[in-house]
Amino acid sequence: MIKILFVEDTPHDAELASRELKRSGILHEYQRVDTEQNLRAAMEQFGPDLVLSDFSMPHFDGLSALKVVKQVQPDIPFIFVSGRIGEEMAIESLKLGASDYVIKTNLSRLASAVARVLEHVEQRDARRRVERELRELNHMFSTFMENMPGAAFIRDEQGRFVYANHALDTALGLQRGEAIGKRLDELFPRQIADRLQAGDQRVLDAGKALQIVELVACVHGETHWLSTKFPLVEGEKSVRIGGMAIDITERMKVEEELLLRNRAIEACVNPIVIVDVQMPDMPLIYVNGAFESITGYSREEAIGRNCRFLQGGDTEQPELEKLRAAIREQRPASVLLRNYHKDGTMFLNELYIAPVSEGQGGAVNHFVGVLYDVTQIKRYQEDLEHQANYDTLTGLANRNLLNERVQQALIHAQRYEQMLTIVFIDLDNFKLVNDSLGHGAGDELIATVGTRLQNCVRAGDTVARIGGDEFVLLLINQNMQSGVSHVMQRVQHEMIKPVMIRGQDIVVTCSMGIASYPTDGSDAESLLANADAAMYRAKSSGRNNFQFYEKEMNARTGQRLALEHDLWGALENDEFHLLYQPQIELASGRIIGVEALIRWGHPRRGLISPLDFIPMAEHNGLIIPIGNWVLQTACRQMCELLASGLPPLRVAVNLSARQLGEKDFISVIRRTLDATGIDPNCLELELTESMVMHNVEDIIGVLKALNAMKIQLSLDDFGTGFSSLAYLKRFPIDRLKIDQSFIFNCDSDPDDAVISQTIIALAHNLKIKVIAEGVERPEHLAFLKQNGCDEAQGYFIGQPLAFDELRSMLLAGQEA
Ligand SMILES: Nc1nc2c(ncn2[C@@H]2O[C@@H]3COP(=O)(O)O[C@H]4[C@@H](O)[C@H](n5cnc6c(=O)[nH]c(N)nc65)O[C@@H]4COP(=O)(O)O[C@H]3[C@H]2O)c(=O)[nH]1
Repeated sequence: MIKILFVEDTPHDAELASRELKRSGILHEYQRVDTEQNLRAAMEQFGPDLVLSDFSMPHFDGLSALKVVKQVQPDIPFIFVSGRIGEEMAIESLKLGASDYVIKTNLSRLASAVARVLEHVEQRDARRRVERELRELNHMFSTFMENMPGAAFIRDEQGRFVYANHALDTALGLQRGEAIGKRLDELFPRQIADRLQAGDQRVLDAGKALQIVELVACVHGETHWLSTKFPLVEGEKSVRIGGMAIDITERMKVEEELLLRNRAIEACVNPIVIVDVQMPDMPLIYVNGAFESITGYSREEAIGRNCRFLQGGDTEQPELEKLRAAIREQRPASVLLRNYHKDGTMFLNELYIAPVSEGQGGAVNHFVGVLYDVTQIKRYQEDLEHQANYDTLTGLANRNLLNERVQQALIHAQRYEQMLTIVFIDLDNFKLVNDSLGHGAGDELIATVGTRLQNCVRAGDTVARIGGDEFVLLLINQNMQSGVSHVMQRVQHEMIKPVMIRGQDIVVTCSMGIASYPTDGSDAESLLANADAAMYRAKSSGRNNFQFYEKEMNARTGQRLALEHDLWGALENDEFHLLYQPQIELASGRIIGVEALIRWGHPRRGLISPLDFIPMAEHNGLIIPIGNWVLQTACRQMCELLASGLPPLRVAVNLSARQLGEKDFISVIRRTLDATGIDPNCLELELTESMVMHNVEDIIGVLKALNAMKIQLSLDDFGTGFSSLAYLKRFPIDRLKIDQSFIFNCDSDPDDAVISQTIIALAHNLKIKVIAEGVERPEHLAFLKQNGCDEAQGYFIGQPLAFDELRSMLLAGQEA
């Protein structure tokens, strides 16, 4: 239904026209006005689609109406329906915008005129609508293109820009629109232009859209762009290239960084894992190469599983709870776990974990873990700890650990009122083994001794090595002295078993001192010191024995230290002298020799027995110069006897183990012989069993050299040690000396008698002479004579005499 406004003064005419239109099927409603004022009002209120106007009216006219309508709403079709008007008027009205002219008297044309006008209006409106829509679309499109962050462009076949959006101009640093009409080579360096042009060509050749990463020279230097280019087809031919490109330089940088980080994680020597803590059972979602090589599990085997497979069946680990708590509380942690390689071997894993959240303050969705195989480090630490507490050579406790154990044992002993015993053990003549066989052999010996000691004590006891050849036993729960004695005997028994070192049987003995809590001390320091004092006592009373601590030993220790101090000056101060004890041939009763016995005339303490200072001198090394002095003095004085007109007399000189072990011992002897001029046959060197049984092969060499020099050799204290008869045969010994302990009761104790008899028979069998010492009574003499002993010495035969006394006695004997 259209709205028609009649500008007509005659209602009847308006009605006629309306009917005519209705008859022709043009549905409408109408209003009629006949003044300008009403026309304006109706234009506004009624809003007609068409105005039909009379030309001349009493109060208004058609041309004025046309002007008003065109002024108010220029698009509304305006048709004159009037009586005849002149041709000029008609042209004028069409010029002013009238759409048609229908004569009232021929209203049959009105319907077609209105229809044509309306059709025209409709077409015009449709065109306008399309134009408007196109305009809007264009606006929208250009707004879109101008505001998009990426560069958009259209180029022709020559690479000339037909369209370039704002982003493109900005990126290239151009004025708005400056790119239009320019070729690529006018905007870019040749190389880049060629590359872009080649890209365009690829798209044209392909005839479809392509994505290309291109390098573009922008205001900020060369940047990477991801271009989507497509051919724009005109007719059959692709003549233009459309494209959109975004700057991906930053993205590429980020990608490169990510790639670098990824490569770094892959190249890391430590296993790195990532766990998804939001998935059920928190599976591994990443493991690096080091994880594979260290654990032996491949990625495929590891990913998707919970890390606990690395613990194998070893799931009761205290640190695991720490790990779980850290994951629960979403915080970093480090734990030490026992993990297992695929082959089942264990490794210690120092694991560091840290939560990874989604952005700052976001939820924790992953944990990253770095594994450190610290097995070696821990082992090294343990070794260090072990070294701090254990002796490397023997594996026994060292002084540190001993002190700790003694402290603990003391606390326990105090609380439960128990006894605790410290045994200080020092090997006899260890230095000799060390010096003659070398440190390697010494070490082997010490290690064996360590093992043997360990076998002598109970599980709760401690065996410690606290110095070169010094050991300490800490015996707990030994509540009787007899029990301790029992252990000591066991130790002695174990010790004397020969040790085979470098093909040689070596026999060691030891001296032991015992101090017990609570009787001999209440703290570790005093117990150790007292055990040491007791050990020293054991040593000086003949070695190879043990001694319980007695209170006066401390005083003796003090004296000993003072004495040792004085001993250093004794030689220089000429405080030593020799006594000579005669030795007789039993068959004839003739004095055939003397034994040189050293004495120390101490300026304050008087005469000191060699038993009190020789062990000390052996300990501190003074025995070497002292021993040399004895040798020289004895030889010199024997020559003096000769000079006094007496016949040559054999002198027996006691040797200490350390002297024999000296590398230049043979040359010392040779020099002494040369310096004094004594006949080597008149010099006898007294050795003890324990001296020669250490390091047998070397000793045999030394003895043979002495033998070749015609020096006499005798074996002292025979029967008290552990001599191997097999060796005795190999020693070039001239004389065996029966120890005085057997002589003392030889006339009353059948055992001692048998021993003495056996020694005599044995020696004679080996063509070795026998001398008995300690002959104190006539019964001794009778026994020895009866049993065929060759020689003897002792208080009954003759006391040790000063040199002058000896000379006088010998001279007197000569005269008699
Ligand atoms: N009960 C008893 N004893 C008798 C009798 N006749 C002698 N004696 C003592 O017995 C010891 C014998 O010397 P030894 O067994 O070699 O034992 C010696 C020897 O091993 C060592 N000694 C002495 N002089 C030297 C020396 O110049 N160098 C070295 N390295 N040791 C020496 O000191 C030890 C003790 O020497 P001395 O005190 O002089 O004691 C001497 C001597 O005085 C007797 O009838 N009955």
